[in-house]
Amino acid sequence: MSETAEVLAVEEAETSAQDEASAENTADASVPEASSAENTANETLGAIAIRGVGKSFRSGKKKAEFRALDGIDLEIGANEFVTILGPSGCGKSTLLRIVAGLEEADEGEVAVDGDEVVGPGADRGMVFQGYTLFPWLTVRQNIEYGPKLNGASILGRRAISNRYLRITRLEAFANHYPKQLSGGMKQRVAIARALANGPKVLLMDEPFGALDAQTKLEMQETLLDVWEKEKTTVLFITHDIDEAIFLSQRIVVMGAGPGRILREFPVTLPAERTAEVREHPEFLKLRRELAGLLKHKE
Ligand SMILES: Nc1ncnc2c1ncn2[C@@H]1O[C@H](COP(=O)(O)OP(=O)(O)OP(=O)(O)O)[C@@H](O)[C@H]1O
Repeated sequence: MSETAEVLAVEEAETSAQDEASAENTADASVPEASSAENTANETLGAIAIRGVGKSFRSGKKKAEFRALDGIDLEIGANEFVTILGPSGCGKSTLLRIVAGLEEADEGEVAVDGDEVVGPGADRGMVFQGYTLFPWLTVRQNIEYGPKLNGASILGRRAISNRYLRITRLEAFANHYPKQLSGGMKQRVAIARALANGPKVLLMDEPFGALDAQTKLEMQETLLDVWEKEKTTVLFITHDIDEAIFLSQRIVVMGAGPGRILREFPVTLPAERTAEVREHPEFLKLRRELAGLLKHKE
């Protein structure tokens, strides 16, 4: 899908640049924020069921078959924050892309709240490592882009962007263009843009992988704040053990050859994840266990 959708997105953005400019000028900046109930997932929504998912790729001159995923079973509850951790090439991104509907499984099925995933949908928002913002749109216009495509009125869009600019602490940058932003800020916009469509599920593929250490920590705290406010289910991919422990309620470790689930770890740290949590005995114990498991898999 993504190519077609991207082309459509580009065309739409280009033809509507003038609309956007007039919206920018005419909309009242004091428009109230959209309420959480209007624009975000319901607290009881966003359960993901992954059952018996398998995927093979054929590549090279001989079109040799490569088994990327095998027998993946994973149930994720509504509002749960689950992280997938695993060595490079174990199929994490492939699994996420299948949940997103960007890739088709060869076997098995994925459902969100009982509805089988057959392609991309507004119920699932995605944030990738690479910055995927429209460079010709301002921060506010990037955030309002999805709601605009979905027919939201100027005032409705403005209410949505106000809410997500505030939640992601970008209010002062509403009229900036992506090239004027740091990497962390760009990822804030990407998160705000994904949330503006009111997804039940946020799918995040190493979103902070390219950020410096300090910005990464700040973004982790922002994400937990957003998750707390929005009550979306989050399925997050990372290579970073500390990031996985800090963010998650549950960590799923995958192994390669073929890609499969090795073990799951509940994270029983306090719900409020402050910086001190990183020194908690449970955090250190889990880090040792995960490092030990992954050491033999890298
Ligand atoms: N379209 C494709 N065609 C052929 N092989 C592919 C394709 N997509 C993924 N693969 C292979 O499937 C395996 C899993 O890839 P995937 O990107 O899902 O792994 P990953 O765990 O996300 O890795 P990383 O952590 O390095 O991003 C890899 O060996 C990759 O080369």
